[in-house]
Amino acid sequence: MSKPIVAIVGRPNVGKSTLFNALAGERIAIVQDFPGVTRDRIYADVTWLDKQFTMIDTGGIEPESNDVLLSYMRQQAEVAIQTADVILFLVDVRQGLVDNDFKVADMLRRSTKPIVLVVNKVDNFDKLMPDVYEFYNLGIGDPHPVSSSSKLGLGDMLDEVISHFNPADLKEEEDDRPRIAIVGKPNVGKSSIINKLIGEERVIVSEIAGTTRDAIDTPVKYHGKEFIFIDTAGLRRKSKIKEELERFSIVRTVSAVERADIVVLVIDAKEGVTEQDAKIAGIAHERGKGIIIAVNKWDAVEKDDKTIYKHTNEIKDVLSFMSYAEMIFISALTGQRLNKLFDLIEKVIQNQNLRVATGVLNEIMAEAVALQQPPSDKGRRLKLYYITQVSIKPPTFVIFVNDKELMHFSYTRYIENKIREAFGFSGTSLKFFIRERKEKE
Ligand SMILES: Nc1nc2c(ncn2[C@@H]2O[C@H](COP(=O)(O)OP(=O)(O)OP(=O)(O)O)[C@@H](O)[C@H]2O)c(=O)[nH]1
Ligand SMILES: Nc1nc2c(ncn2[C@@H]2O[C@H](COP(=O)(O)OP(=O)(O)OP(=O)(O)O)[C@@H](O)[C@H]2O)c(=O)[nH]1
Repeated sequence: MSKPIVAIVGRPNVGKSTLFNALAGERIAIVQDFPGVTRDRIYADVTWLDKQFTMIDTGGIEPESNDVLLSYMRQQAEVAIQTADVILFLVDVRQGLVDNDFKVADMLRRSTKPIVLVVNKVDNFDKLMPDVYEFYNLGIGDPHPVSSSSKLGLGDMLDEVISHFNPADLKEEEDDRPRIAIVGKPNVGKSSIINKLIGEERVIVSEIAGTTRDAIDTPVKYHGKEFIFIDTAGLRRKSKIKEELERFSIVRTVSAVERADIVVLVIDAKEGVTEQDAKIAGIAHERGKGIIIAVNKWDAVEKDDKTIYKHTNEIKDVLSFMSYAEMIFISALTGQRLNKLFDLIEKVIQNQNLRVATGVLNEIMAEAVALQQPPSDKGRRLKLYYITQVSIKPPTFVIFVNDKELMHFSYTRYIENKIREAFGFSGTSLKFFIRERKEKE
């Protein structure tokens, strides 16, 4: 299911991080050893009333000069316009209206995205409201006063934000064509892959601008079936600052991954797998999307009979938190194995939608328990009563036990492995929820 995306835009020091943290709350890590995109606080899940959305903080650095600042602000706004459903433009009542605010407002106004103007640091509504009215001059609607540090006004602001979620956007979900996001570091060959897919099949329909977003989605037909490819390429040329570039590309990745069923993570065979690849992979993993690792530029690697194993092992090592991922070695240049990519996509889609009958699951669990005794602590042994699959995309299971504390991560892993031994589920993560049930008399 694709959730709406709300992007925060604003000058340095207006309080973006503070607002972000106030809304995001504390996040509990459910998966061990995986790389920390969330620790950077670039994105977070927010629930308000019955609505859920993904919030993205587009800003992060503090440019030294005003010139650099303005170009940074422009890029921030551009990325927000491209990726968000609603843009939250944050300004600072203490600094008042500044020239750059007008410039950013001009840019935002030209997009069709709804904009919520939020005036931060209004720590005292009675005293500071006259200063808030000044922001009407931006010409982008009513300013909403908040104090992020004292958590004032956030409810009214959130009401305004969710009022812009458009029911028509749900149309994207009715569209049953599989959506595939091609993600990866700059220069790994994302555009080349999409171009080759289009050229090879010669049935390009046309590049259609997404109706709900300005991102470009490309339909590609293979064996009579249509797939939608979501591109995240093309940021490199515009940014000079490394951390800025990385932040923006993560923002775009989050938005593409959110909208996708399957994520193809492209890795450059010449470079090998890197920390940044692991970060990007972590986003797809956390979102429970189907995952295919495509090692591109395979033509440019000198090979002997061990090369492919060496690469495979290296990748499995760095991306150990997603050992379930499918892997394929391709060349966008020669087209090698690109057809196979479609077969893999089909396979992963099937696995994401696979449902296992409760009876079968309980047989597997009983057998697993018989083979390896569950852990115990202080004389009390873990008992597993019952397992059932509650949903798909990703396949999600609930296990009922006598005592949650006793169900160690490693034993859940063990059960997961047994389920995978029986059903594969390659390319998709599996989620497990552990519930306690009173011990039977
Ligand atoms: N008085 C007051 N101060 C605030 C409020 N929100 C944030 N601040 C302060 O403003 C300063 C900047 O806040 P940040 O959240 O780091 O600002 P930012 O926009 O994320 O800044 P960058 O990371 O540089 O983009 C900090 O000293 C905060 O404590 C508020 O509601 N009231
Ligand atoms: N040898 C070889 N070169 C490739 C292959 N695929 C892409 N390249 C080259 O790698 C470079 C980057 O390719 P792009 O498709 O622009 O990469 P990208 O990931 O879209 O890059 P960004 O737009 O920066 O995100 C280009 O010079 C391509 O010609 C491949 O399979 N083999």
